[in-house]
Amino acid sequence: MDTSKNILLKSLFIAGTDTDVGKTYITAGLAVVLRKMGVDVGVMKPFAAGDAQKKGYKSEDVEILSSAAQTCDPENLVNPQFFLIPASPYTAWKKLKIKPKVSTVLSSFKKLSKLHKVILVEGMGGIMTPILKDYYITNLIKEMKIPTVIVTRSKIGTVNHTVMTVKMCEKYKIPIKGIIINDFESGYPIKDLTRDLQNLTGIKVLGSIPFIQDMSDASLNQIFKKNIDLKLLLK
Ligand SMILES: Nc1ncnc2c1ncn2[C@@H]1O[C@H](COP(=O)(O)OP(=O)(O)OP(=O)(O)O)[C@@H](O)[C@H]1O
Ligand SMILES: C[C@H](N)[C@H](N)CCCCCC(=O)O
Ligand SMILES: [Mg+2]
Repeated sequence: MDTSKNILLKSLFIAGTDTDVGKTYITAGLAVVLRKMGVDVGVMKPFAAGDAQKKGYKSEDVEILSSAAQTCDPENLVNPQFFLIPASPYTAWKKLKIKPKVSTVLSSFKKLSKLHKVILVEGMGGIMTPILKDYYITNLIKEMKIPTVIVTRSKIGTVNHTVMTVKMCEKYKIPIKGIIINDFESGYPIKDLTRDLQNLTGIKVLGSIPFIQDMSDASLNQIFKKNIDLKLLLK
């Protein structure tokens, strides 16, 4: 059933409290559930880093996101820049002497936004991952003029990371749609963590995602439909 017409959301930045918190997994799940609702969804990973895949997209994240969205947009749009060391764009620039191309990222985002109704943009590391001197993921989100969702872990220590991330979003005046708890490793009871994060930050927890055994369409669709408040996310 196509419920896409009543979706007001244009694009969404999926930020995280850190690297490896599950931004890719959460973005993939959101892409699947949107697509199944009849939404023409595109994906983007502006900057990626690490070991390049031998086949297909250089970035494994982009591979996962594109297959979840079932898009085959050109790599130069989906992932304008890939650094061959696992580091922030700023550190990669200093080490590899390859300057991060922010204007190319922004123009690629504009082009992708013409190809799809909703673009899910995955961040890189946490929101204060540096891209240039005094230019962070926060600055990129601002320039993209889109709201963000914050992906956080459930393991002990997550309250500090989440509160800091929210406070930085507020400092940069970035609208926050909500927090998604990625409960893939043991930590706080979700009920307690949801209560405390909402009380401490004033930001809604949109749901929590359990350990995902099976990344198939059917599995991701079922898990995200069941666990995420999509009405809140898409309004
Ligand atoms: N819900 C989940 N279920 C099962 N495994 C998960 C889940 N979320 C994350 N993982 C595991 O954690 C790893 C890191 O997750 P993911 O790649 O999504 O992090 P990330 O925040 O996108 O990292 P990066 O900053 O590098 O993009 C995954 O490769 C996977 O092994
Ligand atoms: C390579 C890694 N998986 C991420 N894509 C990049 C993480 C950048 C982290 C920057 C920092 O140290 O805070
Ligand atoms: Mg990722």
